[in-house]
Amino acid sequence: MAKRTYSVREYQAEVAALLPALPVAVTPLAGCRGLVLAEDLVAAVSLPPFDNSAMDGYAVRAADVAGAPVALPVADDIPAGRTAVRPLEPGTAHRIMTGAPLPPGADAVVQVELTDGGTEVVTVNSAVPVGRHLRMVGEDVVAGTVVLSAGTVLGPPQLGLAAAVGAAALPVRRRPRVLVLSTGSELVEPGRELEFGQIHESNSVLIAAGVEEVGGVAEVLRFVPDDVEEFRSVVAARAGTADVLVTSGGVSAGAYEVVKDALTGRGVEFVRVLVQPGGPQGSGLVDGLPVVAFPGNPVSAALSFELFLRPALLGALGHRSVDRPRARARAAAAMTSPAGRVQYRRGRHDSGSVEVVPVGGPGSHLLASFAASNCLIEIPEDVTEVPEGAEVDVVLLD
Ligand SMILES: Nc1nc2c(c(=O)[nH]1)N[C@H]1C(S)=C(S)[C@@H](COP(=O)(O)OP(=O)(O)OC[C@H]3O[C@@H](n4cnc5c(N)ncnc54)[C@H](O)[C@@H]3O)O[C@H]1N2
Ligand code: MOO
Repeated sequence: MAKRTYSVREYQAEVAALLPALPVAVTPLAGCRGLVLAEDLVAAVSLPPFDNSAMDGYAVRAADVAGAPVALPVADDIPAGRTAVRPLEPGTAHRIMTGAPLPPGADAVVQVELTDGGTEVVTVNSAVPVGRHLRMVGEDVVAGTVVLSAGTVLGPPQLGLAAAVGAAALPVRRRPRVLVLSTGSELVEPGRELEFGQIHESNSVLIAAGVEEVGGVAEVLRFVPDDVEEFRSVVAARAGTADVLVTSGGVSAGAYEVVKDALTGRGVEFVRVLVQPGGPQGSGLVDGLPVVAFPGNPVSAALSFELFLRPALLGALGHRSVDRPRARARAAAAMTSPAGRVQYRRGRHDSGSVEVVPVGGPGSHLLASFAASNCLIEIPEDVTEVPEGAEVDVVLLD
């Protein structure tokens, strides 16, 4: 039977459908970075929670220092952290530190640099207006209001804010567990010496890094040899431990295609996507475990992750936007592309530049070219020649 063919969009939808939304779990803040908030966060407290000083200095009534220089008795000393403060009597000052609660009756703070720094009696050398160096309750956040809405991606500022309003943990879609499995008897762990005919295994490193970058947890199972029975037993043993299994290699037309041989007829369909690199693909459910099978060539595997698994993982994590930003730019060199397939060439595009420079050729083994790139140049299926200077679509990778 002829292989089913898919456009890139169609196959993206196919892989995304394999990965349903991940369950929501209330997770300590330290584990939330990069994840998506599943429910609105309502502030339990205002920010600031009380009127306080923005400077080290003296809490005063502005009217008492209007005729500066003036000397005022220092009636109290208020460090940050004081939980009760005495009211400020007219004609006196309280020494106060940054963040300490403002005593009732004070309406300004004179920073210490504008005084003689006295501890019994202070001489204030400059008049200040009402409100100087005060931070008022609720200026930033009013208790009971939504500070982070559902769908927000939790970066450092959002996590800091959650902590500031008193949340110790947040409801987020939990991280997907991704099993990354490389096949191929020629593969040797990096760090070990190669014999003739062997290569260092790199796809699992690249895919696992991509998984972690979007918030997943990758577990790498390397060097499953080209042995169908052994491959099946590894999949069966790990089926309950992951949200998705991603393999690379062993999907094309060769005599020893272990992934294809092991999974055909067991829930995985091997298809052709009209894209280059990354044409041969497989996906499906094996005993309830979503499996995506990428081609083994390093750039093919990388692009398969970029085009198919990355957006599916982001979608399952609850991200509203799963697509990379794009730009239009002029090709700095001519390129050719196969008819009937979208080609992704690797390139460099600097922000502000009108040009994109192709890096390396179209070959799916050219990993160094990919590593030297910061974008993909998308050449549509009906375009076979891109002349120098032609406008092209660019997918920005960083
Ligand atoms: N007769 C045909 N041959 C090929 C076709 C085809 O349609 N007809 N398609 C080509 C295309 S396109 C691709 S892409 C590859 C896909 O091959 P496989 O998925 O079966 O991958 P392998 O044969 O196992 O490996 C391909 C290549 O990549 C290297 N490799 C594999 N795994 C890793 C890894 N984990 N780390 C680093 N490098 C890896 C492997 O050594 C091979 O050089 O098939 C074409 N052939
Ligand atoms: O599709 Mo293969 O991925 O062109 O090299």
